[in-house]
Amino acid sequence: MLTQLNKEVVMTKDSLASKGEVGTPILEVKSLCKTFPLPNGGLLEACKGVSWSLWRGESLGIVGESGCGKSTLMKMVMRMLEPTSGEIYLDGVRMEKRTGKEAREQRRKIQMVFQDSSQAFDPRMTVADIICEPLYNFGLLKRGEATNIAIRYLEMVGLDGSFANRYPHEMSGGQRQRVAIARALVLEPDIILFDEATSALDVSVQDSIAKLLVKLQKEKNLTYIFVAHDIAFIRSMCHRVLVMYYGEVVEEVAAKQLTKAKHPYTQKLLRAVFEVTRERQRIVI
Ligand SMILES: Nc1ncnc2c1ncn2[C@@H]1O[C@H](COP(=O)(O)OP(=O)(O)OP(=O)(O)O)[C@@H](O)[C@H]1O
Repeated sequence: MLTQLNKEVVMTKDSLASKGEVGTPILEVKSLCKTFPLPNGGLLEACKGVSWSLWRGESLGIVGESGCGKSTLMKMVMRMLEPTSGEIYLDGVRMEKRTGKEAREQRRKIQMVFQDSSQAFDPRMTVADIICEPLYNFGLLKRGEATNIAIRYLEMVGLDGSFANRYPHEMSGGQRQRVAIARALVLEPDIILFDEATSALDVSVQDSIAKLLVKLQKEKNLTYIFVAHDIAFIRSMCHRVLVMYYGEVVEEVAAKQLTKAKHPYTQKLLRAVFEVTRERQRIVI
């Protein structure tokens, strides 16, 4: 099933390439560094001069062991963390230079879906208000006008419109994650970052959300970044994969070529996946 998704994703890339739309990066990160002060007075280098580019309609995977700097990188792209040095360009314009209306527009263009979205939801808010909250925050909608818009986005993510009146605790983890995707979509972004967004879900739910994301990407020409520990998921969803190790990008490889990756750390990462797979197979037998 995952292999099938991969084919669909690659087709999207190929069709974009044939239209000549892969020339200018939608997002570009140049020599990005982030250091955090340590209690002993030293500095922790969470990102050490990371550079990469991402094109419209593309899906980029970022993998690496815990603590290698993936979330720090994502937070800098989201402007939730200030880089220590380096530059981030959105549509060819330096993000840090945008102010006022342009900065707001920039915030609208990049949205993020986290692993446990239910923690970010206010338990007293209905699903309609949760989905439309970004519109309230941007002054694009008045409270009380949410239902029709929420229903449209609920249906877009494969949920019945009646979910609009529910509360977060009245939904399953998979349904909550679909609501989180609807909430990310409501501002009509260009780029969506997924930080372990499907890791906590059952494999079959993960698979249906993966299909939904591929469908939405095709329909809306969305650009995705996936941060995940699950290499099989990354391989099926992405065009390219960046492998991070101790704050650095040690390898960049086409997702289809991931098994041929050369860096010793990437090979170790892949071996670990195959060992887990073999272990699972043994249990099944
Ligand atoms: N606000 C912070 N203050 C100090 N150190 C931080 C801060 N945020 C992250 N770090 C440190 O920076 C390094 C990179 O953390 P980061 O969360 O980016 O890793 P990660 O690759 O996303 O890990 P995981 O896969 O476990 O989420 C870690 O050593 C972490 O402890």
